[in-house]
Amino acid sequence: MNGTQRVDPIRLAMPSKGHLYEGIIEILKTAGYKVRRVSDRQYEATISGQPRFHVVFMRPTDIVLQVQEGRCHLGVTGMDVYAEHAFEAQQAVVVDPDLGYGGCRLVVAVPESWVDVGHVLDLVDLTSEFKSAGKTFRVSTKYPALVRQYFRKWGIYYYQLINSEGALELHPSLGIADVIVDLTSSGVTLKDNRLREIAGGIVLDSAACLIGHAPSLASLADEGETGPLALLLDALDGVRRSEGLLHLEVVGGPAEPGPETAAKVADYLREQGARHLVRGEVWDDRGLPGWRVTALVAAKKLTACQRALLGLGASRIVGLPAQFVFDRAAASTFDDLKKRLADDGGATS
Ligand SMILES: Nc1ncnc2c1ncn2[C@@H]1O[C@H](COP(=O)(O)OP(=O)(O)OP(=O)(O)O)[C@@H](O)[C@H]1O
Ligand SMILES: O=P(O)(O)OC[C@H]1O[C@H](OP(=O)(O)OP(=O)(O)O)[C@H](O)[C@@H]1O
Repeated sequence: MNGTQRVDPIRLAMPSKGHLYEGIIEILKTAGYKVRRVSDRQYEATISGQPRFHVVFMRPTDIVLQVQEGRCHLGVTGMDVYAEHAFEAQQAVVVDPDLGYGGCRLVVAVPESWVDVGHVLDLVDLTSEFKSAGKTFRVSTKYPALVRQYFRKWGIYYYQLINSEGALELHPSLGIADVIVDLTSSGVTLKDNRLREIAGGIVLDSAACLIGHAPSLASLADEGETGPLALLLDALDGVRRSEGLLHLEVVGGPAEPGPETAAKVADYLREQGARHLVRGEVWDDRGLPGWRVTALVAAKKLTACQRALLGLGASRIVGLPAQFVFDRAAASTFDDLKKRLADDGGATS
């Protein structure tokens, strides 16, 4: 495929279940892209009002491989999975490295009983000791490429990888491995299996990410700012920027000196971290003058602020959840992608 062929349908691959499933369905819905899936056994879906998009559900690893092959043009997967396969998937490029959910980290975990191993540098000595004693230091993981790269970085050379697909946390106690390199988020699974992370032991910080097939992205980018790729990425940017924010309206009546009170309210809101503050004069339905301040403010702050605002002279405070925030000064995922594609002829990541 070259950059001039129209991509139609646009195949968007998503995880069919697990940690990465619900988040993207929710984000797309908020962005105005409601995925219509008949059942959780149905591996294809449509998006309401978006006939060009065709959704397919797959395992996170397959998503990277199918985007690499160009059978899928866009894909949602974990950065951990993408990074593990990136060397064999050069046509699959990162469009958005962090969709704002699916956060976890790939870490080295050792048995709690290893009191002398607190830092990854301790493994340099330990692996050498194993070698001198004629023993093999075994590391269980689902991420062999990332682990090799990480151990090389720390100068750890004497170990054997045990590639495994699940329940790695059992491996040290069963004697299958000495340590594991696995995902964690809350840390509960490690703790419940008497394992612990070590300092310097983060191999990768991961989140759900959006990837795309570079030649298809180039073609979609050629459709411009009103094309389906730009509209999707702009909507995702707008949703992300609105997350946790309220559009706040604070109004006060004529009893208070308008401009001064509005200025005090705006100063107070700024101190509370509010952004995009705007203030002005308004008239109520009887034609009486008053003032109004609008702002974007963290939803979790409003309740704690409202008494102070009333104390400053506000007569009414309304907070509406923001669904989209677009801001001229903010970076645009579509513009950045277009630039990267132009800079390196599509071989971007
Ligand atoms: N504890 C976690 N918290 C948050 N995200 C996680 C967690 N564990 C895994 N993930 C993310 O979810 C992705 C998929 O993991 P999940 O366990 O949902 O599927 P899986 O069972 O590993 O997939 P597969 O079907 O390929 O075996 C991981 O690659 C990672 O990006
Ligand atoms: O730090 P925690 O919050 O306890 O999460 C860590 C666990 O989450 C993942 O497993 P998952 O639940 O996806 O099961 P899996 O073994 O089927 O991948 C990961 O492989 C860990 O086992």
